[in-house]
Amino acid sequence: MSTVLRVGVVGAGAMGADHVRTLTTAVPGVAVTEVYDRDTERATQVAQGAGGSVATSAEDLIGSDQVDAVVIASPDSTHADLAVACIAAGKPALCEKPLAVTAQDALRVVEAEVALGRRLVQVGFMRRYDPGYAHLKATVASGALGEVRVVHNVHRNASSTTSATGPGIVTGSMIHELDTVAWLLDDEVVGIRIESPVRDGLPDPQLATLEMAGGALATVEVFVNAGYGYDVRCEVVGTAGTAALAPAPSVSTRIAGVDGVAVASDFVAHFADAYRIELTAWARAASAGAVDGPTTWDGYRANVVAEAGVAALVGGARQPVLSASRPALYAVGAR
Ligand SMILES: NC(=O)c1ccc[n+]([C@@H]2O[C@H](COP(=O)([O-])OP(=O)(O)OC[C@H]3O[C@@H](n4cnc5c(N)ncnc54)[C@H](O)[C@@H]3O)[C@@H](O)[C@H]2O)c1
Ligand SMILES: O[C@H]1[C@H](O)[C@@H](O)[C@H](O)[C@@H](O)[C@H]1O
Repeated sequence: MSTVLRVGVVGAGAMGADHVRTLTTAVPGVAVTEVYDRDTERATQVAQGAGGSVATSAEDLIGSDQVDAVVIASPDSTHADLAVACIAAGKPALCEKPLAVTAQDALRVVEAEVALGRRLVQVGFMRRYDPGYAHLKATVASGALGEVRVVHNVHRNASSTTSATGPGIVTGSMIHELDTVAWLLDDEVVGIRIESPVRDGLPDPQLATLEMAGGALATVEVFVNAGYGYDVRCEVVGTAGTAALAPAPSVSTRIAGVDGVAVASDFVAHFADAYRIELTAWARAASAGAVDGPTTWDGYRANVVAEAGVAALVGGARQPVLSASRPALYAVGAR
C-alpha cells in the first residue's frame, strides 16, 4: 500500500460527491483516485474535481491496483454485493448505511468477514461520530442521568428522493435511529411498533416505539417530507435527569423584527462534522489495512430491526425482534 491512501468511490450522487469533497479537502493522507457512477457524466464531474479518473464498473474499481480502499455510496440495494466484493478483494471499505436492504443480505456480508477472519467493512452510521451524539453517549455512560427510561428521537428531512416508499423510509431513514438508540444505551431492540397516517399513498411521517432489552422505551418520529428543513433531535430521559442534543451551533440573527437561527437544509449541511470525523477515522484505520468503526454486525442488527419495523408498519401490530449471538470477530473493537 502506498503512503497516501488511494480511495475509490462508488456512487457520485449527493452523498458520494460530498464524501469525495470531504476526503479531498479535509482528510489528511488521502487521494481519490477512481470514481464510478452508473451516470458517467456525474462520475466524470466528481472524478475531475478530485483529480481522479472514471472507472468503467464498480467491480473494476474494487479490483483496481490504483485503489487501496473503497467508499460505497451507491443506492441501498447495491451495498451488500459491493461490500462482499470488497471483502473478496481484501480492501477496507466504508459502506454507506444501510448495510443491505434485507437482514439476509446483511448477514451475507457478516458471513464473508467471518469466513475471512478479519473485519474490512465499516458501516456509515456517522451519527456515532457526531460531536453532539458522542457527548450524549458519554453523558449516558457516566450514569449522571440515573437509569435511562425513555429516548425521544425526531428525524426530519425537507424532502427525500431516496426514501420514497413506506418500507424505504424505515430501511433508509429510520435505520439511523435503530442503530443510534442501541449504541447510545448499549442495549438491543427487542420489539417495534410503527404507526403512520398515509397521505397520497406514502406512510410519512412514521411514529415508532422501540422496546429495549433493558426495559427502556424509545420513540422515533421520522418525517422525510417535512418541508421546512433538516432536523434531528434526541433526548434521553433517566431517573436522575435528562440530556438532549442542543441545536447545532450557529449564528443567531435578528433581522426584520425576527430573532432566529437557520435550520440546515439537508444531511450534508447538518452532519458535516460527523462525516469529516467519520471519514478521517476510517481513512486512518484503512491506511493500516483495517477498520474500527460501526461493524457489519451493527449493520446486520439494524437491518433485523428494520425488517421487523417494515412488518409492523404493514401489519399494524407490534413485532418482536429476535436476538442472535454475536460472532467473536465483533466482540471487541467496535465503536
Ligand atoms: N449517512 C448518511 O447520512 C447518508 C446520507 C445520504 C445518503 N446516504 C446513503 O448514501 C447512498 C447514496 O445516497 P444519495 O443520497 O447520494 O443518493 P443519490 O440518488 O443522490 O445518488 C446515488 C448515485 O448512485 C448512482 N447509481 C445508481 N445505481 C448505481 C449503481 N448500480 N452503481 C453505481 N452507482 C449507481 C446514481 O447515478 C447516483 O449518482 C444511499 O445508500 C443512502 O442511503 C447516507
Ligand atoms: O439516505 C438519507 C440519509 O441517511 C440521511 O441521513 C437521512 O436523514 C435521510 O432520511 C436518508 O434518506
